Amino acid sequence: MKHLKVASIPGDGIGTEVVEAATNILKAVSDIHGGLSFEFTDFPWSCQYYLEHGAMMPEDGMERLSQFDGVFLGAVGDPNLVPDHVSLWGLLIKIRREFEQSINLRPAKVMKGIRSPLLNPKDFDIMVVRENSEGEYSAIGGTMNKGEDEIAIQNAVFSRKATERAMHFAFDLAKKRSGRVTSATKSNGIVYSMPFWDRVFEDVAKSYPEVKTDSQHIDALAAFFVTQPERFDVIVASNLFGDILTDVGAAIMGSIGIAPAANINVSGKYPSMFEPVHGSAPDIAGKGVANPIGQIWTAKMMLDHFGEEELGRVLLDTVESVTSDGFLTRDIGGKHSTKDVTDEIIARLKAKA
Ligand SMILES: NC(=O)c1ccc[n+]([C@@H]2O[C@H](COP(=O)([O-])OP(=O)(O)OC[C@H]3O[C@@H](n4cnc5c(N)ncnc54)[C@H](O)[C@@H]3O)[C@@H](O)[C@H]2O)c1
Ligand SMILES: O=C(O)C[C@@H](O)C(=O)O
Ligand SMILES: [K+]
Ligand SMILES: [Mn+2]
Repeated sequence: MKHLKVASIPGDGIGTEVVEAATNILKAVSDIHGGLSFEFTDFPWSCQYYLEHGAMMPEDGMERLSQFDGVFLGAVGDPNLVPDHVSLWGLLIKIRREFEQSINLRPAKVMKGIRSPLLNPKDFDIMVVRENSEGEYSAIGGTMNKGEDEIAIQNAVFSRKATERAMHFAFDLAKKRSGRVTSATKSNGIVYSMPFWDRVFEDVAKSYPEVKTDSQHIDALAAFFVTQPERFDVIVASNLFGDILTDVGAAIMGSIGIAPAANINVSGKYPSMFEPVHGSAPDIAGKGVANPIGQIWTAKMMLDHFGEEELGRVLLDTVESVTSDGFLTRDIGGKHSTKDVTDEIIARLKAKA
């Protein structure tokens, strides 16, 4: 019997709704398997928690999380309660950093039964490898002066170690896929970090002669995602470029509500964290209409991570059978609730048990 201990952090807004849905799905999945069980432990860390305790998690929060095999997170952020940079850096980004989750893996592909906003989408299947530990997301800088003389300085950090690590991850992944890596750059405008990024990319590429490479400026790449997404396989991008590109990837799939993500600790020293691309969606929170597929597909990425790829495939196939039969939430043109879609997926999983 394989027993997996998962720390569950639903977080804010629709995070609580979609995590509940995906947790029920994982319970159904383990019934199919027979030899796999999940033990979920809930942590109420959120903006509400911050108002009560003055922090997004308790002081021993990271130590407690380190006891688990994985972290399953919904979304963080409620700007009416806590400024976004405080809530994200106190929970989501804190976990990414302190658990050395240096890679954020984010797929975008054509999903059966979900209409892409593209007029004629070819069969695209992209994997974005987002550098997840540094880059434009740094706490180095400051503000000075007041009024019209006010200045904000924000530094970006690009280390050879982290850049190479993201690129090696992308090349290794490409070898298992169609053998192409595209680097997202901006070396025409960003004068130090991006020419450095290009140099490291060229260096790393030398170790993978069998992998085809290409380099695109991020602005053009964002446009190509919309006009020719089928051109791409694996993309390696800095923290901010990867963040933006994966919202575009989500949009061309049909909705940000279906896009999954895995924050991977490559060394295995700390747990990895699984959380969808979308946020807490304050505009639809509490209405029961959030699309649970992003969180459910994220659960599939967690299954893959734990070596249960076959089960992951069964789960994603079941999701696509449900979307193909028209069980769709509002964001993808349907009328069904979070619960309708989740219950239908569970019923079909049970039929396979
Ligand atoms: N990883 C994270 O936890 C994460 C990611 C992005 C944003 N945020 C935070 O979430 C809050 C809201 O941010 P935002 O509005 O920029 O982004 P968002 O992803 O929460 O919402 C953007 C739009 O997409 C819709 N949407 C998102 N998820 C959906 C789903 N599952 N089903 C249906 N529709 C969905 C929303 O209703 C909204 O119209 C902010 O506090 C932000 O900082 C957190
Ligand atoms: O900027 C971030 O990383 C937060 C959120 O937008 C995400 O994509 O996870
Ligand atoms: K999220
Ligand atoms: Mn984002």
